Amino acid sequence: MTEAPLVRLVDDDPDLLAAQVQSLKIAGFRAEPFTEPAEALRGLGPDWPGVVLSDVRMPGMDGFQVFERIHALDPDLPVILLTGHGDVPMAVAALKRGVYDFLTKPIGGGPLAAALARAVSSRALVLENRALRQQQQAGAAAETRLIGQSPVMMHLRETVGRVAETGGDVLILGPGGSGKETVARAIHRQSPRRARAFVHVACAALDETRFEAEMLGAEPQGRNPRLPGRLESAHRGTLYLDEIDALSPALQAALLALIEAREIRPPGAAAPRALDLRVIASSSADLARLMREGAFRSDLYYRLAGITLTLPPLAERREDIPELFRHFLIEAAARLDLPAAPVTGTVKARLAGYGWPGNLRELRQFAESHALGLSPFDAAGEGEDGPGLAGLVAEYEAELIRDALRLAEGNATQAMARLRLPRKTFYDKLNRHGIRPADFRVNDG
Ligand SMILES: Nc1ncnc2c1ncn2[C@@H]1O[C@H](COP(=O)(O)OP(=O)(O)OP(=O)(O)O)[C@@H](O)[C@H]1O
Repeated sequence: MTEAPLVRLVDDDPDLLAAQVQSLKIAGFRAEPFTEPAEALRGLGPDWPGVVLSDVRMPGMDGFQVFERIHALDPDLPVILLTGHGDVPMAVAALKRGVYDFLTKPIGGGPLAAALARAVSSRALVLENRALRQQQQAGAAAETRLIGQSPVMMHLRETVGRVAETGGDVLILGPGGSGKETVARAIHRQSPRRARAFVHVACAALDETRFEAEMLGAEPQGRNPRLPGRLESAHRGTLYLDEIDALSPALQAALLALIEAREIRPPGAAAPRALDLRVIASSSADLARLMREGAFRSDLYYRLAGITLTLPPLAERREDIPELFRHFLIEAAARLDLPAAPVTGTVKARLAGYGWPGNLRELRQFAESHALGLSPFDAAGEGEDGPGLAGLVAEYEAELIRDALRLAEGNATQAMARLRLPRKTFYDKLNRHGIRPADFRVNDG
């Protein structure tokens, strides 16, 4: 955010107001002071980007009335009430009505700025969230937006646009979770084939005995009608071959034969049909090396590698991390129908200080746990509120996992057995808490 965050201040005492404006300016806010509550409502609404801090006791309209009026204009616009009379039942009632926060005078500049910063970041997320929903409603394909302003991403977006126009086959290389499928979908979306299917084939899951049936379609079984094959489904569209390096030599040959023929003869059909396909293949292994080592057929490699796009690991475009995290956070909040979670200083430190070996997929998971309030980085050490129940549970869970790894001297299999966790759950939790088994290995050398 380039502009300073905006706070509208409402207080009938002009001296106090002037002092607040001063201290908030120092804390980096733009402050708009109002001594007249009715005037302070002017211009507020669903697009207004700031938050409101209002005194409770004022002649004419009190703070609760100010809140009710604002709430009617936009229930997600944070209103913080300030009172000189610390009255717990009143505060509880106000918070239940939807008042964002309730502070007691006299309040120091630090806690006031912290409370306002929380409200401002919640407001920013609400507005971004709305913008995203509008985009989704407008039909913009959110899942194929290639986010990032790093030079490599800007170049990639431009290449994707050019490649989409041509009909050639494409090979996408990059580590797991770096965005290969997203790029493939973006190419499809921007190509003249966009109205036809994008058919995803997980090569690692292809079964040698059923390969032909899957690609060409299965014969009718009893009363079940014939299932169309993947090639048929992708006719005039895009066939995405995910993890092509996982194909066995026999399947590499079979696949090459099928896509070279550019025709299909569905079982039972009288004559072959011309097949119009664009093939996009992806690999997280170095396919050229596999080819040199004889593990990947050179004819299939050259067939696919006419246009090769290489995606870097996230650690090589760190400048995109904050924007991607915000994008994933908004997406998670919208998907899970949760209020927008503020991005705390500890979370920012985590974003900047961690290596993200699982790339965008890991960052997306981290954003989702943050949206759910499960990340131990959410609120720990933030403000006087402490980490909250979800944060404490997460910290406790992380501690149990560390204990298990310590006892198992870094052996992940033993640790997961001790915790009676399935492998995937165990690794998801390691990712979420940023725990590395290697850190618990005992160095006996
Ligand atoms: N540039 C991007 N902008 C926004 N989201 C992205 C971008 N690239 C990837 N993503 C998101 O990151 C996650 C991982 O991306 P994707 O599945 O495309 O990676 P992949 O390289 O195909 O992974 P794998 O190698 O495991 O198949 C997905 O949720 C995807 O929506």
